[in-house]
Amino acid sequence: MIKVTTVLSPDELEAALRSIGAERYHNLHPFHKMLHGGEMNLGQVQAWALNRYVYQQGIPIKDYAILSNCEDKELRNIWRQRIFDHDGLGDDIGGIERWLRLCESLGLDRDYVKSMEGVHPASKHALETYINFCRRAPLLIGFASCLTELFAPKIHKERIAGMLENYDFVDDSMVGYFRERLTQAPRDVDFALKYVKEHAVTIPQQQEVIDALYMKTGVLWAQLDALYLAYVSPGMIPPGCFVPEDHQAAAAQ
Ligand SMILES: O=C(O)c1cc(C(=O)O)c2c(n1)C(=O)C(=O)c1cc(C(=O)O)[nH]c1-2
Repeated sequence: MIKVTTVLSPDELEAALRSIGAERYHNLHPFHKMLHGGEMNLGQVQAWALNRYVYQQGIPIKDYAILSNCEDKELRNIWRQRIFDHDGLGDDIGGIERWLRLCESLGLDRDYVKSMEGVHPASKHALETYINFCRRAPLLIGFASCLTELFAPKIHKERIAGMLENYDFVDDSMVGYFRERLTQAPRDVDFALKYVKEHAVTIPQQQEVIDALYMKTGVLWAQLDALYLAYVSPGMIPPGCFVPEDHQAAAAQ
């Protein structure tokens, strides 16, 4: 793990953050490699979409938590766009609705998805870790925790191409969520990275920024570990969680 021993220049700090992504971002997880490579069946893709809904619906809550630590009106006005991107505003239905439509297109019942009844406990715990971290962290560190988004456009491109090419049950309308993120994430991350590079100027601040990114890559990785154990191998689905066989009939209709 990176230990900051002398103050890093802004570009050195960025390089350190990027190196964490290169080593730990969840595009490297075997679950994603299978998902994008066409190695999953419908039930496994459903399990992923259902569980990932937990993260989606919690992102605005996390951003409100960050804003509750923000005393600067100008910064709040910039950051709140992220909330609108997910919750929707005016004509834009928002990312959460786009995700629900993806789940429905995969044959899942909207109300079942929204209830989050069938999700793996690890999905909920991972999200809670992220939200609670942002609730308590100083603003700079809360901002830094979103910086996994530096690496997200690459995974979204891989996912759009991989899922369209490899699954006959996925069509263009279903990858709308990821297409939107291709422009939203770089805009978000440009702002957050610039802010972090300007404001993390001491050794402790830089270390906390780096540790926030370690925390976040762990949050993302842990969710996929749980899904892998439940839905790939050895098939250890926790009691009460989504069982693909129970949902195939709806998908076939
Ligand atoms: O599909 C993905 O792999 C992925 C990863 C991440 C991420 O790196 O946290 C986000 C998203 N997608 C995403 O769609 C999204 O809106 C988002 C917001 C945030 C955040 O931390 O504020 N991360 C992510």
